[in-house]
Parts: sequence; structure tokens; C-alpha cells
Amino acid sequence: MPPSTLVLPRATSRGSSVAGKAYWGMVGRVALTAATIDAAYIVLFLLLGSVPLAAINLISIAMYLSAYALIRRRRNMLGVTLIWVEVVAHSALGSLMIGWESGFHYYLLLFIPAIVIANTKGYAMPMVLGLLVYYLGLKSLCEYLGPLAPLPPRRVEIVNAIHVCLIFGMFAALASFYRRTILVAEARLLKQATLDPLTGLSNRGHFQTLASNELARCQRSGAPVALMLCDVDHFKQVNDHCGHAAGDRALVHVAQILSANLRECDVLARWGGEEFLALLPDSSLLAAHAAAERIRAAIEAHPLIIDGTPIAITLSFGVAQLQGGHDLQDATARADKALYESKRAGRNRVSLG
Ligand SMILES: Nc1nc2c(ncn2[C@@H]2O[C@H](COP(=O)(O)OP(=O)(O)OP(=O)(O)O)[C@@H](O)[C@H]2O)c(=O)[nH]1
Repeated sequence: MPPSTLVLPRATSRGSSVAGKAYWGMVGRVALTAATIDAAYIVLFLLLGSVPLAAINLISIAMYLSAYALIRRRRNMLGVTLIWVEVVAHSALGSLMIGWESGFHYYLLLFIPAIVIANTKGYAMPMVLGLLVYYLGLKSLCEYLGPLAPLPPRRVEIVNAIHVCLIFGMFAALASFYRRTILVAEARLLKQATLDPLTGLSNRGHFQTLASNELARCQRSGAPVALMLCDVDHFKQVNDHCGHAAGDRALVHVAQILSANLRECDVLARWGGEEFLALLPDSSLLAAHAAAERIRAAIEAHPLIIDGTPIAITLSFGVAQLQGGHDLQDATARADKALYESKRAGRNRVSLG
């Protein structure tokens, strides 16, 4: 039997620093897989004529099933400790009984990535060194004592070959788990760094990156570019009369209508509290004005429904054309001035800057 199908990173009661819930789900599956492989190993060792090793696998199954039950009950620390004890003890017993050549010691190598990645309290290096000392000590002891329950060399070769195959599979599974964990974390970080958590639109920083790319493209092709800045009218009243949660829903509502009415190539962002900014590539001032009018009418036509009551929401717009040099800052300032003009003139309108 393999002492374990995987050696596990960081055992804390709160969860792994690497994965959390998914991690403990994976640990539980590892314990079950290891118990299943141990069951197969009982049959193998009986066929190879090693009753003591078959008996050891029975104990291993009990340990893995107990570890699984503990993890299910969220006693993660205890469960994972049981798995580690099983791996260490099983690799030692297997090596001592049928010899170092059986390859039971390969499973100890799985501890190396697990220890280094978990790096519990910064003790990774001493732990790896401790493992090395244990590994070499076990090798010397096996060579000194010789196999305690020897098998014919051909059968030892079979056991070794099975262990090699399993170790390949386990390292691949371990690497794949860490890879997936890193990719998920990377995607989450990227989302946090680029998107506004409430509306899911780009944040300011991300807008500037996307807008620069679009501007560079339009500059090369000589296509016109326009900016559209809009702001929810009397938004403070929505918060004051309907509550902050309703205010949040209103912002999401506006973001959805803006997204639905802009093109795929337009760059839209939540610019500030209740302010949204869109860069419209390949758009003249006239076209941008028409788009803003369309969105203004769509917002007006779709009031937000809170507890069955329609809440009228309107937007004021400032639209500006980017000039030859495509100075985003200058165009934003002009759009802002135009927006102010819309507010001053009574709101729910579009002004050009
Ligand atoms: N619910 C909610 N409110 C926000 C958020 N961000 C900003 N606000 C609120 O938006 C309101 C903006 O108010 P004002 O700047 O006075 O603007 P206004 O009431 O829309 O008035 P005008 O712009 O002049 O039409 C403030 O009360 C902010 O607290 C948010 O994420 N959620």
C-alpha cells in the first residue's frame, strides 16, 4: 500500500493558507482515496505472500477512515496529523519488513513540497532537514537489519514498480492541486485589483489601462474617440429616503443599463461614488451625444423597483471629444465641466464639453 496518496500542506484548524474550504475537501478525498488504495494493497500483499504487510494495510485503512471522519467533523488538525503519522509509520514499517528496495520510502519525499509550501511558522527548512535525517537513518537501519519479513526479489521489484507508478501519479496530482490553487488566487486578486466590487465594472485604475490601450489603437488608425461622464441625480435622496442598501441597488441598476446600452468595445468604469465614465472609441462627438441620450432615456424609462415601489432615477451627462493628442485628462476635465452644466441646467440631460 502507499502510505498516502498525497502529503498535505499546512494543517491548521482554520484551514490551509493555500486554499481554505476547497483544501480541506481535497484532504478528505485524499484520505478516502488512500483507504481505497490500501484495500487494493491488502489483496496484492496476500497474493505476494506477505500477511504482515496486508495486516498493516488494515490498520492504515482504519487510520485514513478516522482521518476522513475527523475532517468531516472539522477536526482538521487531528485528521491531518493522523494522515502524517500513517505515512511516516507505514513507510518505515514497509521498508523494514521487505527492505529499502521495496520503495516504501518514496512516499516520504512527498513531504518535501508539502512542508516547503506550507512553511508552518517559518520552520520549513529545519523540518526538511529533520526529514532528511529520518530518511537517511531509516535507510541505514534497513541496510543494517536487512528485511525482517523478506519477499523473493522478483516480488520486491513488483512492489517497487507499483510504488514508482503511484508516486508519479501523486506528484502530478499534488502539482496540479497547487497550480489550480495559484490560478484561482491569481484570478481573485486580479478581480479585486481591477473591478469595483459593487457594480462589477472596471475601477479607475483599470479604466486608465484599458482606455490607454484603446486610445493608442485609435491614434494609430486616426479614428475619433469620445468620453461620456454621467452622474446619478439627487442620489443622496435615494440613500436618505430608501436606505443605503437601496442606494447600492440603484448603482447596480444604473451600471447594468449603462453596460447594456454600450458596445463591447466601449470602456466603462465606476469613476467615483455615483459617477460613471465611458470611453467610446471610433465615436464622434455627435455619436457619443446620441449614445448618451439613448442611455438617459433608458434610465428614465426603467425605474428601480424597491419593495414593489418604483424609484425614479435620472442621470446627467457630460460628453467630450478627445482631441488630436488624445489627452485623457483634458477630455475628462471637459466632460466634467459639461456634466456640471447639465446639473446646473436642471439635471436629466446631456451637455457637450
Ligand atoms: N448607497 C451608496 N451611496 C453612495 C456610494 N458612494 C457614494 N454614495 C453617496 O452618494 C451621495 C452623493 O451625494 P451628492 O454628491 O450630494 O450628490 P447627489 O445627491 O447625487 O446630488 P447631485 O449630484 O447634485 O444631483 C452621497 O450621499 C454618498 O454618500 C455607494 O457606494 N453606495
